[in-house]
Amino acid sequence: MPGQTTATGALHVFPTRDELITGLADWLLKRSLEKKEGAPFRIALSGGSTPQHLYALMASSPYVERFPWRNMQFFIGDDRFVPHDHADSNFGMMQRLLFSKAPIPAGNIFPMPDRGVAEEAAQSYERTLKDLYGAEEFAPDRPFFDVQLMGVGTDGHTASLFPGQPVLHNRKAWVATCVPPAAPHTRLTLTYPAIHASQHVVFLVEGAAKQHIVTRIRAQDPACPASAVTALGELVWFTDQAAAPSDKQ
Ligand SMILES: O=C1O[C@H](COP(=O)(O)O)[C@@H](O)[C@H](O)[C@H]1O
Repeated sequence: MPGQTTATGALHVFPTRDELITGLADWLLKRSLEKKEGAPFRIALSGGSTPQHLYALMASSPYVERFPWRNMQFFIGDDRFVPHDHADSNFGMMQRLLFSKAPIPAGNIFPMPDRGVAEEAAQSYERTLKDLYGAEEFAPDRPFFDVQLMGVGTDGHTASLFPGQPVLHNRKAWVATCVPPAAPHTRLTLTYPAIHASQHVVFLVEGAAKQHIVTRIRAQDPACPASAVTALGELVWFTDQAAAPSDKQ
């Protein structure tokens, strides 16, 4: 698509996990401070285990004093459809590590609904996004998110876009449900159209167990849902040395 960057984006490799997380925190800080005053800096956070160190770092000194929290709006890229105080809730994890620690105004945090019927919860979150965006359709030159933070699973999923699932073909909804074939809980997830409405997409990946899948995604393997992710502006990868793609595959 014209004006979009595909999953083979710039790659930043760091020797260790600590350097990786610090490198990404610095990159995010820079992006957030670049935003012109008055315009909210919107970021969609990813769940799972990998970004937890990032959220803890952002909420600690010196980052906690430097981020323009009042100007930042936080969204959830995907979540398990469980109560927020459930151990598997992505929002619960973010609340514990970041939202409860940094001076973020409560109105700047947009959790996915966690009760009722999953499809209705997805529609409700989509309504929230549309009301903030001020339109029913994304304009090709107007991103919703400044940054979309993404992880990847060893099966090539990203957000809760799992291989072979109907949500991969949903090009209309902004938020949808997905029942992963081999992972717990029904999920709510941003769809491709919503993810693509991002100025920057950032993949954060660490560990040797992910090296193979990173290599496949960057080679645009169509079996990996993450391969189809694009950004309106820049798509960038942050990995540690262990997860860095191999040129031998
Ligand atoms: O299920 C999920 O998995 C991916 C990857 O998680 P990780 O634990 O391997 O880091 C994550 O990006 C996604 O948000 C989460 O819901």
